Amino acid sequence: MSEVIATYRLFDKGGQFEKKAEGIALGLTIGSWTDLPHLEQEQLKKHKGRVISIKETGRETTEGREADVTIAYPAANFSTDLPAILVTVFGKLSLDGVIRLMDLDFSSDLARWFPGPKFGVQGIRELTGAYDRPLVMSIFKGVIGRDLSYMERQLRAQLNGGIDIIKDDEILFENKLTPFEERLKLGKQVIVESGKKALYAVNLTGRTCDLKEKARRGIELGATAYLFNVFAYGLDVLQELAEDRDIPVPIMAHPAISGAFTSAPHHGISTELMLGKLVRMAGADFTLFPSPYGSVALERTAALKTAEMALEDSIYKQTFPVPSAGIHPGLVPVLYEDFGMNSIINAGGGVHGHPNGAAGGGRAFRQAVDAVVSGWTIEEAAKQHEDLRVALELWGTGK
Ligand SMILES: CSCCC(=O)C(=O)COP(=O)(O)O
Ligand SMILES: [Mg+2]
Repeated sequence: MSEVIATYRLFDKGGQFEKKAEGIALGLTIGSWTDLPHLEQEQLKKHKGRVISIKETGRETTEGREADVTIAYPAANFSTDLPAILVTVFGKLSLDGVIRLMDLDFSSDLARWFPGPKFGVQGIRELTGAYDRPLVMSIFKGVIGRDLSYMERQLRAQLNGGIDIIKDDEILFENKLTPFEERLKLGKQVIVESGKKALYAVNLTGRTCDLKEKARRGIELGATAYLFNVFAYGLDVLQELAEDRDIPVPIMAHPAISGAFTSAPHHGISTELMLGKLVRMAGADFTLFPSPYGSVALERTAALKTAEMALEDSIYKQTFPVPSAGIHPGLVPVLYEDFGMNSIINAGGGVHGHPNGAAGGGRAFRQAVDAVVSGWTIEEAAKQHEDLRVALELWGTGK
């Protein structure tokens, strides 16, 4: 059957889950707060939501007993887009009491409406030439208020340090000192001169109506990837960009703003659904999310599930998980243990704050990555690599 199955976490002091679940299935489809005439109800049967299961978890929370409830919504009720689906399954409901949307399952015909990543993990490995190890990405820091000559020096340093992917910070918007088009041209030139297969993800910003045109112009100027603040714009905007054949570069989804939807434990939408499953369906090649270890830490289970949803078997290519924020070389062993080979080690301060500069920071990360992949400890590796030794001395080992 063509349907979307939503899993909700419900909380109730009296444990009235059945009544609540039926109320949702009816209220979000054919029902109303008041009874409709019987004849109308009969005609509308094929549009009614269907309660599939109600499972109490056995946990008692501050909000009462907890249960996971699944409800199926017929595709006959919505158009073929994520805004319609999200409003159907959690529109008004997200404002109505203590409830969290945990997951969405799409029947296979519906799943095919969505593009998934254009490149995916394998495609990104081909673009960067980096196989058999986690990739290393760095975030430009301290660029606001600085000009292109500063960016150029930093770009060269990061590439010399062995960084695979360089990205703008998500807070770098259109500005006079480092305009979008000039950043792009510079990025392209410096990468070509370096002879490396690196990518530079430029922040695609501005009004929604201008984004596609801007992205296409960027491609003409040599864009190799785009960073996108998807939750400020909406998943459908990401999908528009991902589906555009004239924007043939990977897109990186930044999690800015998503905390407003995902962070409260008993409300909102689960992190793994937003940052794992939905951004993948909408076409993100990379998904950034807070790691469990750095400066903006995400609860470990949620971080692991996010990576799992980004990579699990599906009709879509895999989205590269990028656990981020406050990452330094000493955290590489725990990140590798948790997220494995198909993940990206991403750092801003951990690269640019290295005492040997961004090149030293890049080298320290690459030395840490090479060590863990070869089964060495980073402490052992640091005895042979000065940049790694300095990083561990400054930031510790994360143990
Ligand atoms: C919250 S995940 C995105 C991380 C991010 O945008 C960032 O700038 C991290 O920078 P850091 O210096 O903490 O590596
Ligand atoms: Mg940032």
